[in-house]
Amino acid sequence: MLSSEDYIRYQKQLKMADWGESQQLTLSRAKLLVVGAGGLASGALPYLAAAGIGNITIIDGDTVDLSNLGRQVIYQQADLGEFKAKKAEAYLQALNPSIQVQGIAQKLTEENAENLIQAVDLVIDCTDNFKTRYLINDHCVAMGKPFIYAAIHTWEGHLSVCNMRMDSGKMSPTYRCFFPNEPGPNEIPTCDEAGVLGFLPGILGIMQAKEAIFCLAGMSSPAQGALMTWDAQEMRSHFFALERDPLAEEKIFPTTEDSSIVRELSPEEAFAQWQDGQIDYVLDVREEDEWDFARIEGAIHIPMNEIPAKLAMLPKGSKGLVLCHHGMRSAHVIVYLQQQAGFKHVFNLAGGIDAWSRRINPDIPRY
Ligand SMILES: Nc1ncnc2c1ncn2[C@@H]1O[C@H](COP(=O)(O)OP(=O)(O)OP(=O)(O)O)[C@@H](O)[C@H]1O
Repeated sequence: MLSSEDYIRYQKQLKMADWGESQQLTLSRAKLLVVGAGGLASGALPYLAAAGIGNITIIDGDTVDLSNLGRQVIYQQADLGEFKAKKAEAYLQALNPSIQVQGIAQKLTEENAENLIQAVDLVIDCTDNFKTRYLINDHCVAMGKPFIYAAIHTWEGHLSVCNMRMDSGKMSPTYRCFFPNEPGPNEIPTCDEAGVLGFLPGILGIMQAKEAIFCLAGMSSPAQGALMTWDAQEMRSHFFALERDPLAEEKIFPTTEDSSIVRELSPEEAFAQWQDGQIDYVLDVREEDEWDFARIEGAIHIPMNEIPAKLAMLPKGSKGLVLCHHGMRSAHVIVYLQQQAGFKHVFNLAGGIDAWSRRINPDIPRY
């Protein structure tokens, strides 16, 4: 239920014909991860907080620099040298004390991405580099989370709502559907080299906030299923509709005999093959406390970092299924087993124990 203060705080949006208490409650229950707290986020964050998104996590390891203030307008001169994530947290919490905001003064990395992304409903990519965009894309695709991509270059902005189940029932394209390969080091100049006027990331950031609110409230938008470009000089937008690449998931976990490649089984395939005796062992590589909390009966448990020392526990010639919480750590273990230890018949459980619990055995607690 909305509090009496919320009715006053959100009264203007509650008056909208297409918006009501149920949409407002949906926003208040939503959890968002905003990656990067620079120019795009300076546009997006205030509107997300003001609209009443209930839980916002901001991750950025950078500190406020004088050269940021021309476009990162949620910071002030007095904030120079302070962590952006912490300053953004304080700004949003002051703007709307009825929501929860956490600032994490770190970069999003391979190590922390899985847990952070799993904990939220939606991710907003406000970063400025390809490596992080592919990192966000790959984790969101692996975990089935939608994310809002945006980027700017001189006078043009890009935006798309990626990996979202659309009204048509189809999944919207991923970042890899638009940009299959990472550009070379000097192929695309950065903002540092090409320059930028501060309003452009601000406008695109506000559009990201709008798309996030639409996505969470289940409202459709032309940016779902298309790449939008917006030209600041012409004041024009174009939408490039694109079907999702059917190999979107396989680009992350392709299926070949190459030892660097991870082959996956869906929970349904894995369950059927295990029942039929086609899978000889199930290896769970999560940590001790995760195993204590939830486990698949009959699995062997070896935490990821103990695998090299305990290889003898695994029957090398047999077919094995490897799992973790969502399928990322187990994918790394499989690459290790194939490349360093000569295993040939190891498969990853897609979506990990979380997907198993949702689709095969709901008695297994989720976390
Ligand atoms: N892996 C990552 N995890 C979290 N934040 C990131 C990551 N990669 C980039 N960022 C953040 O995204 C933000 C992008 O902001 P923006 O494009 O406005 O440029 P900037 O990096 O702040 O400034 P400048 O280009 O002048 O150095 C930065 O604050 C940066 O620290």
